[in-house]
Amino acid sequence: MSLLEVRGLVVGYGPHPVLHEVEFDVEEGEVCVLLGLNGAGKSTTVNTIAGLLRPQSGEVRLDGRSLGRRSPSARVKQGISLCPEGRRVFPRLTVRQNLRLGAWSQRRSPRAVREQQDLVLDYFPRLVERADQLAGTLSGGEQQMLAVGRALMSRPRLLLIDEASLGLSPALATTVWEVTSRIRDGGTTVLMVEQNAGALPFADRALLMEKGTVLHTAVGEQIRNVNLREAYLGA
Ligand SMILES: Nc1ncnc2c1ncn2[C@@H]1O[C@H](COP(=O)(O)OP(=O)(O)OP(=O)(O)O)[C@@H](O)[C@H]1O
Repeated sequence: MSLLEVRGLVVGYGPHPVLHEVEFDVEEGEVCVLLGLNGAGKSTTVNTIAGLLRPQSGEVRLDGRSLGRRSPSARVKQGISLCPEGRRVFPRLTVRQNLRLGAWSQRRSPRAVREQQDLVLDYFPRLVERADQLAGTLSGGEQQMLAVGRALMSRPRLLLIDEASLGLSPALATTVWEVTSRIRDGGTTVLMVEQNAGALPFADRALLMEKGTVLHTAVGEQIRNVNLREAYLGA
């Protein structure tokens, strides 16, 4: 059984769906990249998995159990955490305070929160020097690291990252993608949305999305296969 099963998702913002029977699986212990052009439906997909949008039909299962109509906060408690598009850090709070807010679901175990914060700061050493700085004064890349770090503070089993590379230099985008491998090795499965095919070398599974459906899936060595890249660039 896969950690995440997405089945027949039909989602829209009005009467007309923008996702048409989206189906895919993500296995535990993978970094999965959901690749597609602007408007393909990637954000809609991860926002639905996080419970921010309700599907017209279809379902999302975690460990084989349907999440039904569970709220976003209930999903966080079940182990799904979203790092949203646009980072959305709290600019007038410090780095440390932003991280603490990400741990709201863990507040009964302060020790676990401290340990998780140490882990996050280990993933993103740049944030250590900035721990007491206001998040609004960080560079774009640092804010992106903070946004991923904050999402990790709930100790998720599945981390959803929406377009981490947007607006970052190639070097910084690579830094963020590289960290996903460490996050995976630390026991958190990662599903990241990307428009940038540069993320593919970091993926164990790649899903190509176009016009509200998943057109291709590639696993392991297949990802290095030129056809996927061509299918994407030619899309
Ligand atoms: N809040 C909204 N209201 C109405 N339509 C929306 C809304 N958000 C997205 N859409 C539409 O849904 C479709 C899929 O958008 P979505 O944001 O999921 O795509 P995406 O692949 O994530 O692209 P992007 O990189 O732009 O985020 C697009 O046609 C978009 O215009």
